[in-house]
Amino acid sequence: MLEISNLRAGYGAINVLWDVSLDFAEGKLTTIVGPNGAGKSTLLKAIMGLVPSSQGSITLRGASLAQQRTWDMSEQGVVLVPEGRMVFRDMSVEENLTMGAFPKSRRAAAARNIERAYELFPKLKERRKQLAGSLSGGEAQMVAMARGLMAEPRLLLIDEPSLGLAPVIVHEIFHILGKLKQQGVTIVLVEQNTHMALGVADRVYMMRSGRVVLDKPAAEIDVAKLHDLYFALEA
Ligand SMILES: Nc1ncnc2c1ncn2[C@@H]1O[C@H](COP(=O)(O)OP(=O)(O)OP(=O)(O)O)[C@@H](O)[C@H]1O
Repeated sequence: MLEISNLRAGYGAINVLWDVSLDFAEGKLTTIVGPNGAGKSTLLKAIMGLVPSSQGSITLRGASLAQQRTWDMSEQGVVLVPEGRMVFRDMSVEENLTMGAFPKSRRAAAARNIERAYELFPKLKERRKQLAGSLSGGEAQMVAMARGLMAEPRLLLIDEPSLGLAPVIVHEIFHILGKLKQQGVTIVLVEQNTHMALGVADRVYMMRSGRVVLDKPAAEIDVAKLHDLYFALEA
């Protein structure tokens, strides 16, 4: 569905991604793991056009995203749920969800999509009038995900949803990712929690220092060996 080929990208004079090639198959969940600073978030930003590329290509169903503007990506069915949640703190849960319905083509469906989001995240329905700034970390992550779903993504890019959350909430979030995959959403999950990520992933990439150092079907990965590789690479 999304193909990245020989991509170089970075911030001004600082190059971060070095000739990375990845392939995200339709209907599958692909996880990207790797140590801090590997370039995982930069890759997601480059896909969204938030970080400029200096070489290589990004194609969505065969069409180049090079000239695509970030704010048009959701019209193409591509949504990023960024690291750090970034909810609108002074807005209610429901107002946050409504903000996710900004693509013109999705506005008419906003009320229906809010109900669908509440089915997926019943806790948010209970708290729909609460200011997002007063939510727990787990609830805020759910708002960030539900807001992203308001644009009806076919491709969901999600950056470290488990960061700083208690294990029980992490299980809930991953359960919902599994449900979204069943519904046919293609998912790219950047995660430090390799154990949880492998539980839901079809394919695994590991990045380090801006390069892809491992690319395997999840079924072929031994978690203990992956951890050895992860920490060996850290040394
Ligand atoms: N706005 C920026 N300007 C300059 N350099 C940046 C910027 N954002 C990130 N970087 C650098 O890019 C490199 C990759 O960072 P990135 O956030 O993509 O890594 P990551 O794999 O997502 O790490 P983490 O797991 O810690 O989020 C790091 O060296 C980081 O310092």
